[in-house]
Amino acid sequence: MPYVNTKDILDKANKGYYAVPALNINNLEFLQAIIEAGVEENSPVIIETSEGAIKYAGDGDVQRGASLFVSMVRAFADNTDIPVSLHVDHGKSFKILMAAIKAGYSSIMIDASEYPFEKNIEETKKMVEIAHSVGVSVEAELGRLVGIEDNVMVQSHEAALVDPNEAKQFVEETGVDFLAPAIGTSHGAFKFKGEAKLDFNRLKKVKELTGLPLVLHGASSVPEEVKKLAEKYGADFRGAKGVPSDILTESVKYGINKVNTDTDLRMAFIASLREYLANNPGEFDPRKYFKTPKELVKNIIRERLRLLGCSNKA
Ligand SMILES: O=C(CO)COP(=O)(O)O
Ligand SMILES: O=C[C@H](O)COP(=O)(O)O
Ligand SMILES: [Zn+2]
Ligand SMILES: [Zn+2]
Repeated sequence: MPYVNTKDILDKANKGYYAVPALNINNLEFLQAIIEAGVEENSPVIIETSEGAIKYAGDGDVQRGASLFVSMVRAFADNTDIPVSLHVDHGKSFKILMAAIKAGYSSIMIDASEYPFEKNIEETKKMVEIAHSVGVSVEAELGRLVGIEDNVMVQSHEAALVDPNEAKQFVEETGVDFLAPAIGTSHGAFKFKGEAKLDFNRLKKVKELTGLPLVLHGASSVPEEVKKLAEKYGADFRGAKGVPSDILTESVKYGINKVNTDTDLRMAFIASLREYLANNPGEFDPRKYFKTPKELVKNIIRERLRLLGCSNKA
């Protein structure tokens, strides 16, 4: 199957009670790993690029960066039988979002979650109108992404999480296609100081009140074996902690359909690259030293596709 709208992938996941990972890329090797994993698992895949990735690909020229990603992803998608979509992750700049829409992205995220509720509605609604007019679907975020930390006061923590009644109003007023409710995750490798815990009661209420495909940001698991491999070859990832697999499967049960994953791929790549370089000090051909990192990234993605229930859902 070719390049599809992210909404097609996520509406199907919502009806089928499974989730699809949305995997961040910055370059060719991660894209190859995602497509290969998706083909081997016969699974749909969502590829996403942050604003930083778009700037990086275009060396500052965001229209060029966005067009380059669309061309790359389309070239791969056109040669596979699995549904593949391309999404802008955490879009905050109007210029970048417009560049992505013009370039042909399948969906965008407008992240106005740092603004007060009314302004988040206003900004999101504006982007929904523009994107929908050209068949591009839209994700938005409600609440702030902060991890549950031992030393964060309960009140300040709770204040950052999504309010389910606001979620209902937000969805009705903006016409957004997917919603990312903050339920206690955070980005990066250091998510929890104490026990990993998400607010499933809020998640269940948001699902009940909106019925939309829901998105879990900051969903990397920081697998122990990846952390150990990286540390064996010189990395310092002390204190790194992710969302355990059982919590991810539980979140899918309560309505998560898109699971954003970046950190796990980055950590797997660097762990394997460190190992390869340590064992092959004379090597300087990138096609050789990127081979095992790409394989490990692919394996991490395959595990995720199976865990989230989207294997054989292509
Ligand atoms: O949410 C993410 C991208 O939007 C990525 O989260 P991780 O840092 O947990 O991989
Ligand atoms: O949510 C953030 C993603 O992990 C991308 O991060 P980035 O801005 O470093 O590309
Ligand atoms: Zn955000
Ligand atoms: Zn995110």
